[in-house]
Amino acid sequence: MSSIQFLPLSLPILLVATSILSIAIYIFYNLKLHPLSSIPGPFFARATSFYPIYLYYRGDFALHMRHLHGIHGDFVRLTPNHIAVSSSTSLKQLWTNKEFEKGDFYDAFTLGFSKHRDLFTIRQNSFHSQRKRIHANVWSMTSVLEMEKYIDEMVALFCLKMGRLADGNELMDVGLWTWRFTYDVIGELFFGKAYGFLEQERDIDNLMAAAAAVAPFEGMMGMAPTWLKPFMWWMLAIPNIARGVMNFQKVKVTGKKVVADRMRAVENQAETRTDMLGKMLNIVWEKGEKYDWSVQDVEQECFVAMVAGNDTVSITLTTILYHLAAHPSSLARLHQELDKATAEGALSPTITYKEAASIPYLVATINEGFRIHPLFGYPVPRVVPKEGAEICGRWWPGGTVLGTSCGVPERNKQLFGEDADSWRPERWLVDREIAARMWDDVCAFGIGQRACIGQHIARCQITKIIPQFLREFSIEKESEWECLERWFNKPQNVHIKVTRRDRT
Ligand code: HEM
Repeated sequence: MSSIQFLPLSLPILLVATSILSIAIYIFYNLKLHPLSSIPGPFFARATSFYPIYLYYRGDFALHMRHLHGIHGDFVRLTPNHIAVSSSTSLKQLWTNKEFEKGDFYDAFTLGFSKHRDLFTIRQNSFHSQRKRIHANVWSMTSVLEMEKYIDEMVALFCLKMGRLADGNELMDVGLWTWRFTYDVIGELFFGKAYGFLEQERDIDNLMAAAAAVAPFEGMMGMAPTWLKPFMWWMLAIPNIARGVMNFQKVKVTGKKVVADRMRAVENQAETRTDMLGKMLNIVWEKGEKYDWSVQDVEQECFVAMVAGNDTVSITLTTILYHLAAHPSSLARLHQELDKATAEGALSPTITYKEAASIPYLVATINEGFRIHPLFGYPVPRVVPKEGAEICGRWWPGGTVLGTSCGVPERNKQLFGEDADSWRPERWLVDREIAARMWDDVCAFGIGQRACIGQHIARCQITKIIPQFLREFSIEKESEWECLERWFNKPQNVHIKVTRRDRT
């Protein structure tokens, strides 16, 4: 009788007690018995797997990682099993050693168009190189320059719109306008035509809102501990995220239709565009069966380009324009070099990539833009192979997750000088070898096999639009920028004043 009364009362207490004890054992194990327990770090990071989520909410990964390395040294425990390594050598070792595969962070970004994953989310390096070989050629600079005219059209439209802002005395929302530009370029190259963001000056199909809603969900899902991920799908019930996902579904359907229309047009010999879409479809026709490369793979890579190729370029352009607007001496020097090159006939009315890439101060300015503001400061995970490995003079057991925050080596004072925290494009006007060594530490596009495959598309856009815009216009900073780093480190509400230049 007494045991029957005892049970219902004690069951909840027993459950609570067991939970508390399990959590205590888990924390004790992480702090004292875990093979990586000797690595320093904040208590919350050493004890639990939630520190990256906490940093996600803080929104300052790059800054915070610099702070943590300042306190704890080269190795910082970010979760019990994820170690941030600060040196640039580690960055190279992790990214170039084929034994180190991507961690489960990347699973959050899979799209599911094809039976194969896209390049960004494939985790096994051997399979990645097999898939990359199929279409790497179409992403080369030679191939991108065959499509330069499509980028030119968007640059011209962008400058036309800037003229409207200047004449109407309207401030330029830099993030918004560069976003419109990059989306339209992606439309031109991967979806047959510009979406019309620049032309219509509005958020077409709510794509911008959808991207803003979905990206943080993906980032947080990626950073969450592995065991928690299946429970995070509830986030899709949050109205803003749900709307974003639904909008993206519509965009997927439209994208698939564009690909189908293009195939029909080519079959009927009614299409002559040489763009990324056409180039990737050609591979399907020529050797799709041999390489297991299908129309679905093309749809998927085009969609990835839309996601990976937009915020990235827009953030970089915003960074460069903001810093030029905030540093009149840099802007004056750039104006001077552009005017001189134009007067000497080295820059055409529509500036080509090759012409722009030979203006040293422009190249220095772009490099400094990449350096001063990393795209993301989260130490993206690479997994130590099961037999273990040595990185930066230390042995790491198999399964350890290692990563280097790009925000750390980019501010290396030994390499970039005491003013590494300041904007100074002149630091790049040095001997080629030193500049190359410095560029290695910037790591804007990653290194090695898993480096950004879209980097030539990005470089081409950035290197063309900055001189074309600034040859005609001057810019002035209106207010200090703020950045919010929810996976991508996005400058917020950057407004600048645009005025026409008198070059006579
Ligand atoms: C300034 C602009 C850009 C920057 C700074 C940038 C940076 C990066 C970085 C750092 C990675 C490696 C990420 C990782 O391993 O976690 C990457 C990968 C990638 N990026 Fe970019 N990116 C830019 C523009 C673009 C553009 C324009 C496209 C496409 C049109 C693109 C497509 C990709 C793809 C497909 C990958 C995966 C490559 C692979 O694993 O083989 N990116 N990017």
